[in-house]
Amino acid sequence: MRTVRVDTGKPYDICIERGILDKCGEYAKALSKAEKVTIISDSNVAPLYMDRVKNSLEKEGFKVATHIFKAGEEQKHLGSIAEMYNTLAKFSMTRKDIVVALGGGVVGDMAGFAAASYLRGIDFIQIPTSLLSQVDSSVGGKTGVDLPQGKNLVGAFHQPIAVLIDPDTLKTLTDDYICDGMGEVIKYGCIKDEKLFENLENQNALEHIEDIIEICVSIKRDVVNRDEKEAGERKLLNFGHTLGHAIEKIYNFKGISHGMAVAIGMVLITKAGEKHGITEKGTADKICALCKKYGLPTTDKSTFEQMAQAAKGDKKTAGSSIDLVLLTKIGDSFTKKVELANLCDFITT
Ligand SMILES: NC(=O)c1ccc[n+]([C@@H]2O[C@H](COP(=O)([O-])OP(=O)(O)OC[C@H]3O[C@@H](n4cnc5c(N)ncnc54)[C@H](O)[C@@H]3O)[C@@H](O)[C@H]2O)c1
Ligand SMILES: O=C(O)C(=O)C[C@@H](O)[C@H](O)[C@H](O)COP(=O)(O)O
Ligand SMILES: [Zn+2]
Repeated sequence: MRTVRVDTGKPYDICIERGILDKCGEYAKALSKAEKVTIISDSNVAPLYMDRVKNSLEKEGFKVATHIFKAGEEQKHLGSIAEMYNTLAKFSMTRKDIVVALGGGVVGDMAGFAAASYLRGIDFIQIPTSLLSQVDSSVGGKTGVDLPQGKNLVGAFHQPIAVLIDPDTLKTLTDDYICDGMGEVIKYGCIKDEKLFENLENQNALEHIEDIIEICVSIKRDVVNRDEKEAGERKLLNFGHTLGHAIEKIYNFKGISHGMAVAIGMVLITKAGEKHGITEKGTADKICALCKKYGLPTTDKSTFEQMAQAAKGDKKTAGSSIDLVLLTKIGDSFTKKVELANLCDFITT
């Protein structure tokens, strides 16, 4: 078993172990005085893993309810949260009870937000089952939903009490979503870890996925420990996301997945960085080649005008400027303020 400790205001462990799904009851018992647990999952993950998680919790004496919603980013909205509140209230969940998020990033972000807001905040455990959620979204406490106006525009910082990662669940994930998760893995190499980037180039990451998961969550842990609420350094985790989220919005959150959009966003913003003499020449080509190696797209038909317009509502906008995340070279990232009026020119290559 590998353990990564997160030292936020409320510290917790990220535990990585094959088969940990069947021990989640023991973890919950050790961490909480809850009597009731509501497991929130989606329509793809629940048939695969709900029974194992429920049995493990019941074995430890918890009363368990389940809430299953239709899988997909299109469901990541406030209407789905209202349905979760309904389940939590009907089951008379109290402040000492807990939510378990069993699924990918959509489940984790929404179940986390329901837990952050129900009764003004109850505890929750993340059991991430997609690659993207195991390397990124289950850690750090960002929870929330999309609005038609933009990605993740409503939410709360609410740290889980534990993150239980079972890499065996990746055996049932489709190849497309394995590729998708690699978008965030490549991001970690780009912003903080040149060695990780080179390993991804020279080896097949999927052959040593537990190492990759541990490296990514450790990088994220270090950043979140220093800047839990994204006052500064945490913005670097948004590399590729300003344009990626803009593209997701242009598509109305359908037909393009998060990791794919981030891959395109990383390539485009790095090309812009090179155009402005900020980023070492050849960096965008390296990112492009790596994204292609892991089956990710690197271009989109959206115009720079459309992307700039959609990006203006990003949470990194303050007043008349936006903080863009750029690279000087692979492994070295920083933020740069750009006037919204100049955003389209800045990103156009
Ligand atoms: N909170 C954060 O810090 C953070 C970080 C990165 C991304 N995100 C968010 O995460 C979401 C993307 O996460 P995602 O890619 O996991 O999406 P997702 O939750 O939609 O999962 C992708 C697909 O895989 C299925 N699935 C998940 N695990 C499976 C398994 N083990 N076997 C079979 N199918 C499985 C899901 O049902 C879904 O169809 C986006 O909404 C993004 O904004 C949040
Ligand atoms: O945890 C963070 O901080 C991140 O930025 C991780 C991102 O991969 C993730 O997609 C996050 O949800 C984006 O944050 P947002 O604040 O731009 O919604
Ligand atoms: Zn992301």
